[in-house]
Amino acid sequence: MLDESYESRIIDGKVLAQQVEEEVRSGVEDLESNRGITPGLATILVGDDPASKMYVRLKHRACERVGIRAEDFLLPADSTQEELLALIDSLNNNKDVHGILLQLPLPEHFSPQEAMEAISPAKDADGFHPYNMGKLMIGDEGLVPCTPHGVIRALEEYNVPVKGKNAVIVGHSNVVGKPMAAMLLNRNASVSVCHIFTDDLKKYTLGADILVVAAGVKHLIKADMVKEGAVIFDVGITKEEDGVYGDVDFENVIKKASLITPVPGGVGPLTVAMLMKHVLMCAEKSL
Ligand SMILES: NC(=O)C1=CN([C@@H]2O[C@H](COP(=O)(O)OP(=O)(O)OC[C@H]3O[C@@H](n4cnc5c(N)ncnc54)[C@H](OP(=O)(O)O)[C@@H]3O)[C@@H](O)[C@H]2O)C=CC1
Ligand SMILES: Nc1nc(=O)c2c([nH]1)NC[C@@H]1CN(c3ccc(C(=O)N[C@@H](CCC(=O)O)C(=O)O)cc3)C=[N+]21
Repeated sequence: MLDESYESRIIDGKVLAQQVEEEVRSGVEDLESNRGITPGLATILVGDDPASKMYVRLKHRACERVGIRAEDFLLPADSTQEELLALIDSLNNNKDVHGILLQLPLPEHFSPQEAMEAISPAKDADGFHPYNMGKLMIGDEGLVPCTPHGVIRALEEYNVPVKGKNAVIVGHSNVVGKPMAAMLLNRNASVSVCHIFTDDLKKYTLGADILVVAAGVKHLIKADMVKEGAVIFDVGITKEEDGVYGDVDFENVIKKASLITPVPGGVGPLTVAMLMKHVLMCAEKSL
């Protein structure tokens, strides 16, 4: 048997992200020279969860690379929902702020749903507002969630056909699974959404031409669960002392996949790049 190298099957999220960021940087320059507008992102971090702090830092670094002005708003973990809503209200009314990102999760005593609804839909760079979610559901994709948007971008870059294909999503969260399903359905895939109550996960995943896994369970997907030639996106991130792990047993699954994202260096960097794109979109549409 030939000693095959699997390198060419890896979707390099960092390279794709660089490409997206390049587009954003040039869009930012145009907006500045034509309209004198520098796009601005306000991030809100409540409490001091180390992982959340790291993610916000990644977003700020990306802003620096593309020329977006970023401002960080920190609220102590014991602040109130009212204080958070007041901050969101002031950012909604600040014309230098084009995009608002409320880092999730919030401490227990907050209502994330109410807070996300308080963000002006026009500044909703995350695409989490019910208005933007509703538009996505009816096929009018404007500001959509960054992670599924990144997956769609990768499918386009690699010319992966979607129409008529079997797409399977593992995980039905509001931020990844559900919007991912809507975006693939909008492109006429046959979509199945699996979750904790799915009785035979393998039965579904084996039929997937496109498999998106966002369960947050280390190595949930093994090689015997995937179809030969499948295109696989691993969204999950599990942090352990010795490293960061995805939901897919990458080392073995790559032997069957035609394309696959690694963790780290896959969907994560692309998510951040799509956020930059969304802030630019918000700024371009601002008056
Ligand atoms: N790379 C990136 O940019 C991003 C990565 N993430 C990561 O992706 C993962 C998922 O995040 P998120 O969507 O917010 O997840 P949630 O934790 O909100 O949801 C996880 C989903 O997976 C389902 N699930 C859990 N265990 C299983 C299982 N054993 N079999 C089948 N389904 C299962 C859950 O079902 P049920 O609800 O029924 O329990 C739920 O729908 C996390 O690891 C997160 O860190 C998230 C956002 C962005
Ligand atoms: N309002 C809101 N919007 C989000 O988009 C949002 C959020 N809240 N809360 C948390 C999740 C998670 N998320 C990630 C972003 C980047 C990487 C990323 O770039 N990860 C790198 C590094 C991984 C590591 O070392 O931990 C990688 O995968 O290569 C991961 C995860 C955005 N989220």
